[in-house]
Amino acid sequence: MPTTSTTTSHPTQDHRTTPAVRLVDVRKTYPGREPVHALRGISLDLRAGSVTAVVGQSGSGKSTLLNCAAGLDSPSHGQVLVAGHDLTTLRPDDLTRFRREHVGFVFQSYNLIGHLSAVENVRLPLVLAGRVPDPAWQADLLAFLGVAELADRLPGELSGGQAQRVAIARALITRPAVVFADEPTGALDSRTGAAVLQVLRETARALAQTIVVVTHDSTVAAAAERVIVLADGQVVDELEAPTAEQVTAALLNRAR
Ligand SMILES: Nc1ncnc2c1ncn2[C@@H]1O[C@H](COP(=O)(O)OP(=O)(O)OP(=O)(O)O)[C@@H](O)[C@H]1O
Repeated sequence: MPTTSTTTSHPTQDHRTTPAVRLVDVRKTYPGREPVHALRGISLDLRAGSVTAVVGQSGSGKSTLLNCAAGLDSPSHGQVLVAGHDLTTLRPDDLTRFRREHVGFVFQSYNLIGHLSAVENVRLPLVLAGRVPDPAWQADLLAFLGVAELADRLPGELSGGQAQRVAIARALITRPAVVFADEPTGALDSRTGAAVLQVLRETARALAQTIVVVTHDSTVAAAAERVIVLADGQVVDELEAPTAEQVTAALLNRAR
């Protein structure tokens, strides 16, 4: 199990009271001949160390919400605070630096670099930030995620589940305040997807990591402790530790 004792520079003033992520009346309108109101005033607090799933029908605003919360896109209105820092006031360069140091990403398509080995992919965020990998942390992380033996393989030599576990290690190597995962199990069969999600949950517990997962899969969502249901750019339901059936029922309820 990875240790969490080495130096870190989380900007959190007090992680017990500052939510890992706070959204205040976040709205996002995509301009155009017919503007799209993708987010219509979302306010949320995500507790540090929590695992939250965001579900909703296609087009309900899940990816837009994740992109705004992660500082990949800027809202048209409202505030986004990550570990106490207001991303909406940061200049682009500072935002890029903040993201690099304090936010981790896991995508459906893994986004591993094909000509780099698994371990080189994992180290990449540190290299880009000009930081030196901590060998003990790196070894712990690879072992925890069950990919230590695969460290020298190229991404093309990994199964989907292995590639996603490498991508999770890459998201965690910088010890980010929050990890955002957009359909992380979408490219996997349901058994492998469930195993990857289990890894994310265990990671959250072991590292007191805050994780936000966007998914359309009720089984995946049910592995989170809290499920936020979006419809038409608004939060329409919130479920605490639901079963997959309860998530499906909430989604169907909103589809009517
Ligand atoms: N770059 C963009 N320009 C214009 N409209 C956009 C853009 N990105 C998303 N939208 C629109 O915003 C709304 C929300 O899209 P979003 O991708 O956030 O939904 P989603 O819930 O993630 O959908 P899915 O499950 O299909 O991925 C949709 O109506 C979509 O068409």
